[in-house]
Amino acid sequence: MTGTETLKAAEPAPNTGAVATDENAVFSVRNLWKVFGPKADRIPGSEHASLPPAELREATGCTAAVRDVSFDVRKGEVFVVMGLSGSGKSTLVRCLTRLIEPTSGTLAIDGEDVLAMDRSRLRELRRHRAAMVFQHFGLLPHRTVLDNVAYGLEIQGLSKAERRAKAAELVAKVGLAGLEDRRPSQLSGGQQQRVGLARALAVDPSVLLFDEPFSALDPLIRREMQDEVVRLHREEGRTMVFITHDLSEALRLGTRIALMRDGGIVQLGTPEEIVGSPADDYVREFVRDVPREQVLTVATAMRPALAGESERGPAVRPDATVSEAIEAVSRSGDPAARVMDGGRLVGVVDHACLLDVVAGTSGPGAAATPASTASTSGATGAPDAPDGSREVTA
Ligand SMILES: Nc1ncnc2c1ncn2[C@@H]1O[C@H](COP(=O)(O)OP(=O)(O)OP(=O)(O)O)[C@@H](O)[C@H]1O
Repeated sequence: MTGTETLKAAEPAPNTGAVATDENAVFSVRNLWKVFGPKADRIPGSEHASLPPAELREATGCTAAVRDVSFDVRKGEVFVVMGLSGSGKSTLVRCLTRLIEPTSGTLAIDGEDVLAMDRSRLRELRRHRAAMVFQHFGLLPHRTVLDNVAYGLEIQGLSKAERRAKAAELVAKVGLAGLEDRRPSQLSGGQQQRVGLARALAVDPSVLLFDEPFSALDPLIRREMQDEVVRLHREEGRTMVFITHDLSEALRLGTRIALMRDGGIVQLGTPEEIVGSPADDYVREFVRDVPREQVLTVATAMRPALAGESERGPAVRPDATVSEAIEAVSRSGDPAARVMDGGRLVGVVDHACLLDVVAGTSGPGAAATPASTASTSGATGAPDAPDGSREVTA
């Protein structure tokens, strides 16, 4: 890399206080850095900024846990931050509410500059606007389930009766009705996590932040909790930021996924973009074992319909997965499925189209068209995700 490129990539945006944001963004993050170590604030923009982690540590004694990261979390999406251990996920998400103080860059929530907030505004941000659900549930051991959930409401000035009524509603919402009077020690790990979730929901935050909340749970319970998050998201459309190092969890939950490596975002895109169009060899290797047919949709696999093909075959929606279309074609015995968008025929998926996806011989993964990467689309580049329901309509 030339010196000019180094500087260009590393130069932090000046923090002017006025933060330019997309109006659909809950969080807007631009050129964010978090450097740990001596004289950390000298690293962004310096000649050391683009050094690989080991060399940076050697030269300066510093670790760039978050490295020039830019993105928006859009209203109503589940924004997953994924990466291996040490890639910077927790640091990045803690920077969003300044539980960790960023070294440089800009950061806004609903257009308000987070870096300019004073202590009381920050407290308000963490309590009401961006509630965090942790891996270690942080429940109060001597309080009942109901009181743990009501706890977040105490500071809101509601009467005791109002708090208990609202808490009971939330306990039921996360599937714990009947367990209101238990103490945390009398609950399983999954149940405790549900209490943590209900408590975070109690303050009706504009965004829920999850820090690897399910990694301590056994696989079955973990799956159940993921379903719970999907259900809550579908019912409430609440914005969520979700940290995980588990790719299958990221693919199940994410509207979009930011894949981190060494503090930077190597790709930001929908699950389909990440799996179908990996931005580089690192991402390709990361998603190598993902069953493509479970992630790619028929919209990317279809071809134009030929004469006569509009009459026969099961109908599938453009956002049905290839795997759902395979099942529909296989059940019907027809040679192809019709891809119908609101009653209109938009294409056809035949055996060859479907097998090509499974084999990885066509579709976006086979074409050399990298999806949006952090440098080009951190903020706005990736197209909107499908609507998420992915149902086969016939
Ligand atoms: N307080 C700290 N002081 C120095 N270095 C730190 C500190 N906190 C984190 N780091 C370093 O920053 C990098 C990113 O750490 P971070 O915890 O954000 O990663 P992560 O992706 O969340 O990892 P994990 O999945 O293991 O929790 C790591 O190299 C870590 O050692």
